[in-house]
Amino acid sequence: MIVTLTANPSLDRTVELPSELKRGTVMRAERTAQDSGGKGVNIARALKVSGFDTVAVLPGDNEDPVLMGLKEEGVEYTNMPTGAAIRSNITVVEPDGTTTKLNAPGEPLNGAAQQELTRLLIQETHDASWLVLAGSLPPGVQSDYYSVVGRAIREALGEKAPLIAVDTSGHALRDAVNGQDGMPNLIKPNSEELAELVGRPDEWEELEGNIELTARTAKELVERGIDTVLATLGGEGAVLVTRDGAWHAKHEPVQVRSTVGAGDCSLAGYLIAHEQGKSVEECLAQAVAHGSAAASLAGTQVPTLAQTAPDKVTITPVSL
Ligand SMILES: O=P(O)(O)OC[C@@]1(O)O[C@H](CO)[C@@H](O)[C@@H]1O
Repeated sequence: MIVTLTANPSLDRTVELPSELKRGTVMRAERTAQDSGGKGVNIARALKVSGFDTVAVLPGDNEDPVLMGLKEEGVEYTNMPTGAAIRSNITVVEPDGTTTKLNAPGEPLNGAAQQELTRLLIQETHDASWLVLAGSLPPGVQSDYYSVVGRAIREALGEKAPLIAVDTSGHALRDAVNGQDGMPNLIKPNSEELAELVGRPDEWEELEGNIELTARTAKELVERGIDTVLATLGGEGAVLVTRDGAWHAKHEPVQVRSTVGAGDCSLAGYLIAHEQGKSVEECLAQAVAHGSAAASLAGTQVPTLAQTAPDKVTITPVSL
């Protein structure tokens, strides 16, 4: 069973425009969609739609549209009522596929609320194989929150503690891997996040599309104690680095409709294959297959396992 924490969930509103976005004008949308979102929420949705046991832990009131959406999709969740509406994040999609995302900061969570979320997580992760800590942190939450949560879970559950995956960015990611409270087992950075994590933020453009350099950079993090680094590279696929080696995976080209949530689905794909006891190469192939399938769907839709094509993914070992 896989538990996800989304400290800052969102109602994802997608607006598809009939023509190029013209700033400063009123435009009429061709289509709109609304999905329950936030990175951990998307991962739980992707797991559930493929029949894997999951619980999404998140702040939000019972009647909030995000929770109603999860209920409709049959996704099990444990929510911490807040008395405030979950934020709305807007995605504007232009006909050529250009996607502009406007993310709100989210409702603040005070210290008591943060402690309550941690308590709920400890309660939910007793039988979990993985805990995924995902997305941005809302206002009022210290950037080391994921690190604090990870330590609390490991202290409370000891040997029964789940493996911990972290999928976030900026200071929250930096502090999750600073080592003081123990490392996550897996992280899923993009090129920019990877460059920031190794303290060379200006290198990110060099990393884009440079598979060997990406693998060598990810290896630095493995040497710091992270078991698995799954570096996602958009259309170029992903690089996976562990103590045992490094691999690159690339999917045959797909017609992209919305990349929102594609990274979350990549992580869900990896976890699905891991739950199935698959090899590291197969986990990577499923990650990339899931990410590509998600990108071919509109809005923040998640693919089923049957909609993914790991046989269309080419895996190549990378020598370090
Ligand atoms: O503001 P955050 O927490 O960094 O990201 C939130 C978000 O952009 O991430 C998901 C896609 O990965 C969306 O469902 C959601 O709107």
